[in-house]
Amino acid sequence: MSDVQFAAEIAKESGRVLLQLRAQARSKAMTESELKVAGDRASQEFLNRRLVESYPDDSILSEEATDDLTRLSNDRVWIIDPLDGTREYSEGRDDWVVHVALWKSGQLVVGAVALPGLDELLVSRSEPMGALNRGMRPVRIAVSRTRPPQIVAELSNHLDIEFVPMGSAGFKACAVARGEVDAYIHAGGQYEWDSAAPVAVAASRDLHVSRIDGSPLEYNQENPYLPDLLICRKELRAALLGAMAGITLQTT
Ligand SMILES: Nc1ncnc2c1ncn2[C@@H]1O[C@H](COP(=O)(O)O)[C@@H](OP(=O)(O)O)[C@H]1O
Ligand SMILES: [Mg+2]
Repeated sequence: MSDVQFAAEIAKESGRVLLQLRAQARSKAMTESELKVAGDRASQEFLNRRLVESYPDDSILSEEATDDLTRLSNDRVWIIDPLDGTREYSEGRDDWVVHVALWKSGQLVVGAVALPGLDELLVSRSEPMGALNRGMRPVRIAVSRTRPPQIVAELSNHLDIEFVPMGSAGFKACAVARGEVDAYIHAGGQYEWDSAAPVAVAASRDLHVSRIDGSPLEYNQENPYLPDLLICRKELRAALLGAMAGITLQTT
């Protein structure tokens, strides 16, 4: 089985584990905060077991495990977020996902994002987007439903924008890859596991991916904090990066 097939299989299976757990939680009258903890843990245990069994020599960087830093001297590192959109998962919504990415010798080579609430799975493989035929309608930008970045609010002074609030970084990135929105912008804080698999999926579909200043997104860094990103249709890259470059944010 190839790395990408394996990533797809474990992301999808972990999604099934999470759906089952949530169904059982209802009958056990679990609270939302108990379900958040149980979901993170169940998916982490499942993904970790499958990765260690199949790739004992690889390193793993996970939101839900201690970073042992062996990854800094390994040329194969799995970057996983067992449950992205934990809040939305616990609220019974569909906008949560499972991320499995593989970083190899300096770059992301595989990404799988399972969207169990939609029964969909997006993997990195070459599938260019269709041409944009959007006439004059506003640019649709996916943003966090609970912490929309200030820079996106400011963007509406420069461009005709419709905000589309959603939970989960992977769900928003996949909304761009699925053609539901034109862009996903995040700023203000995130970690490598929040974006690695979605960025690999988006890049393989010939979408633009970068930091919001246009610089490259770099993974398997000693400090995995990666606070902002832009994923968009390539024809919007210049307009969005240009507008963001002209925005000065107020700091309080
Ligand atoms: N300011 C911030 N600092 C750290 N992580 C953030 C963040 N804003 C968003 N994230 C993380 O990015 C993911 C998507 O967030 P959002 O739904 O708000 O867009 C969430 O991952 P998890 O659900 O895996 O914790 C969330 O924790
Ligand atoms: Mg996350």
